Amino acid sequence: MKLGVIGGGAWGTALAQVAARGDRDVLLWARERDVVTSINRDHVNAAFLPGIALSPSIRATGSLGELSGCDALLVVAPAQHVRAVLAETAVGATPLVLCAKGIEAGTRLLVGEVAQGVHPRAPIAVLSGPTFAHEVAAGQPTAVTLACADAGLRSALADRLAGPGFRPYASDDVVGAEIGGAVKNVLAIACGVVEGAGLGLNARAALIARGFAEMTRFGVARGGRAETLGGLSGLGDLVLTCNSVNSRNFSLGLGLGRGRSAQALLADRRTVAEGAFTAPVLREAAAEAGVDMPVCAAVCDLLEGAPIDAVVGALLARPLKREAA
Ligand SMILES: NC(=O)C1=CN([C@@H]2O[C@H](COP(=O)(O)OP(=O)(O)OC[C@H]3O[C@@H](n4cnc5c(N)ncnc54)[C@H](O)[C@@H]3O)[C@@H](O)[C@H]2O)C=CC1
Ligand SMILES: O=C(CO)COP(=O)(O)O
Repeated sequence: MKLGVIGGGAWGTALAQVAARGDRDVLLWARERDVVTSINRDHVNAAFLPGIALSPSIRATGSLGELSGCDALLVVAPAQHVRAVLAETAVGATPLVLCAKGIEAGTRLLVGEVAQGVHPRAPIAVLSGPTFAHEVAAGQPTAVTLACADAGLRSALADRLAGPGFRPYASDDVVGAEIGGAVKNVLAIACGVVEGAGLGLNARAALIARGFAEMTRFGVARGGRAETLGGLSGLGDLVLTCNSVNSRNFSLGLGLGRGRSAQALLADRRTVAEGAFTAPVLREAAAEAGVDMPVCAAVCDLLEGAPIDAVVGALLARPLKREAA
């Protein structure tokens, strides 16, 4: 199975490295000319994944048309750009493996739903989990959820990607796998705020547990399964990104917690903090589904500039309730 990768950021490059193990050819589309040159000439992605020696069997291209010879495509553009990039790609019935974590603004669609709308004949899979790109690219042990409704395709993709340091777990819950990754980014911002504002480790643990309850409520309301949310793509990724400054979302929150504005923090960054884009659309989607998500709503307020003391005070002053509700 020849794999193509759409997106030459940190995660697309790390996944290309996984797919290239054993000197197998991988074609990676990158939007930036400097990234294409850097990968083809020096076998590094100096812009988005510095310090990692890439397999020479990864070839980069700036032309989406070249991907037409691939047997499956890993889609690793940021969530808000997936529609535009896929619209320019001839896909037909080639399987698409969605690897971005987010919800599309405006439509409130999950990335897999966007892809299905653009290419109705393409089978859809989702790859998600606790996966810092640098660690994956360096071959450090990592496990992911690989979700696909078609058991044959799921197992072919798992066999193609699995290796000593990369272990996919099979699931047929595509929606559940996507929602975990999208929601955890918003919760990671909240945990960064707690760290930046010095609110303590108890508060962070409370946010992880109550945030997980929100993620599960929303995921189940959207048709996912609670057990998927409790797996690698949900709880696993939540634990990772809520506890590390290596997370772009956590570090965005850290800056907010230290009193900087979201606008200033997001300006000029070349890397993506998906939670900043997901938070407002998640607030809308939760309201539409009739799901209470107070922590995620609080992150929206903070991104919009509300003072931390007021936001935290309002969260804690809500009426007391049963934990399981
Ligand atoms: N970095 C990581 O460790 C992981 C990232 N992800 C997800 O992968 C997705 C991609 O993130 P990264 O590879 O980390 O990106 P990145 O932050 O390393 O790089 C930014 C990417 O955005 C692309 N981009 C910017 N403007 C664009 C536009 N107008 N159209 C198309 N592409 C555009 C750039 O070409 C580049 O590939 C995100 O949804 C992220 O949540 C998932 C797992 C791990
Ligand atoms: O999704 C990720 C790890 O699983 C990467 O998290 P950040 O986008 O917050 O860096």
